[in-house]
Amino acid sequence: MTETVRLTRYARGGGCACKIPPGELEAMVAGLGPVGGAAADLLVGLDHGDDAAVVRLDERTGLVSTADFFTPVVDDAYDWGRIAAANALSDVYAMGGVPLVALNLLCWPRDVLPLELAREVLRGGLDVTRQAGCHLAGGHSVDDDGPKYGLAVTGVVRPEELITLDAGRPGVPLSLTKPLGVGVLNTRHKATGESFPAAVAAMTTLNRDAARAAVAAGVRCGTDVTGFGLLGHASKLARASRLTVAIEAARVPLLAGAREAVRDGYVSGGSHRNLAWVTPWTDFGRAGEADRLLLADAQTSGGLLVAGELPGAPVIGELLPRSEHLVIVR
Ligand SMILES: Nc1ncnc2c1ncn2[C@@H]1O[C@H](COP(=O)(O)OP(=O)(O)OP(=O)(O)O)[C@@H](O)[C@H]1O
Ligand SMILES: [Mg+2]
Repeated sequence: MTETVRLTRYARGGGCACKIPPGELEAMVAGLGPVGGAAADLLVGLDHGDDAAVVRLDERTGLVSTADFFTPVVDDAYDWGRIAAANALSDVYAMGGVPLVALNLLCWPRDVLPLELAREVLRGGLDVTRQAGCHLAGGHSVDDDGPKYGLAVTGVVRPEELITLDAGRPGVPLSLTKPLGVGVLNTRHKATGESFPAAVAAMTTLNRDAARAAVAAGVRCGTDVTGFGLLGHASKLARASRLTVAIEAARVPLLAGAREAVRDGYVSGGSHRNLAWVTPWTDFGRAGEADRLLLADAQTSGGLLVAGELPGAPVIGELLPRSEHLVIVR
């Protein structure tokens, strides 16, 4: 029975494209935190919408805390579990940290879908968490209308190695560690059932090695590219660092088939919303509609966007002094 279930049928929005859009999220949480504790101990809070919260434990240690869960992006339960776990762990890596312990967050329509399938999802999550060298030590499970899965993750970071959105400096190149296009390929997969193994491989790849390389290269500014797309996350980085981000569209790596998927109309609502959100402050130059949609494509478990150069990762742009536009596409 489990083989015939197409999990993406149970997803209203796929993966990180199911997130509340960036503008609405920011309006919703504005002024709501952080609460309590000694202000000096909170190294990273809600100010810029960073990837995780960081609290100083002592001179040498910051505690990194984050949670992420979403609807199925692929039909295969085990793959979805792996993707959701890699995506949740990514926010710790994006801060320059190392994950220590994770908890499963599971919503499951137990009257509609068999629990054996939920077990496959959890098995995928466990395998990736193990690969990360992180404990998976519990969780929380809720009977819900639609399946959702992810992790709450706690990690550690050396305060002097923290990677944040607001630490950018002008003149520094920007690198991206995974190709774009998983949003449109997942949308195509959901509509047609076609498989895209390269997209699954990208989404299940941990950002652990990218984060290690970034820390080794002395990177202090960066984030992971997820539901708000490259342009959305670049906008947040530019705004927090009070700079302008320039992106060389031709240098941005794409997964095979991504361009065709856009051409054939497999663009999620989330990606259209991302594009609408960044348009007021973006100079698109000569970039046409397809390029714009790809640059705004909502990623799930995307790569790291870092201010600096990393071995094997293409340079896709640079940080400039703040000019009229927050983002420039060249
Ligand atoms: N309900 C909420 N209450 C308070 N803060 C929130 C809430 N939802 C999101 N945030 C904060 O908004 C910011 C952006 O969140 P978002 O989930 O987009 O990024 P993220 O944690 O990097 O996730 P991902 O990289 O998986 O997309 C984060 O700092 C997050 O902590
Ligand atoms: Mg993130």
